[in-house]
Amino acid sequence: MSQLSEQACEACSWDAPLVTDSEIEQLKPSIPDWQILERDGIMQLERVFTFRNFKQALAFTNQIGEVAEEAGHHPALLTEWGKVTVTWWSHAIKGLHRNDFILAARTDEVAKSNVRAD
Ligand SMILES: C[C@H](O)[C@H](O)[C@H]1CNC2=NC(N)=NC(=O)C2=N1
Repeated sequence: MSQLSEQACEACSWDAPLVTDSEIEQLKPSIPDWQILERDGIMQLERVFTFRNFKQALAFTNQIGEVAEEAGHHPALLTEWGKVTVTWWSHAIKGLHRNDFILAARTDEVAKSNVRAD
């Protein structure tokens, strides 16, 4: 199977399938640094990336924004001095879709090309 980050994202619509527990088991090892959280009953993937300063955090934020626009699938992004919290979930289905794991993997790829993201 190709790298998770390279797999195509399915369009996310109201009838898209939530990931199953076994899919989570299969997908989660590809994004080991991400947490699976539940907020207001909605399962989400979240990771905090750290940077040297606000400028670098903002640049990373904008890179993830480009990835999201290209994919038509968007995260929550909290940008702070030296820190960006990225949270992926599928609004349409109020939970986690395969898209979210793919885009979390893509987020990690972008972070690898940035200085001091960890
Ligand atoms: C109309 C637009 O394409 C939809 O609202 C898209 C936009 N980006 C999205 N992003 C996420 N994370 N979930 C969605 O359900 C979603 N839907």
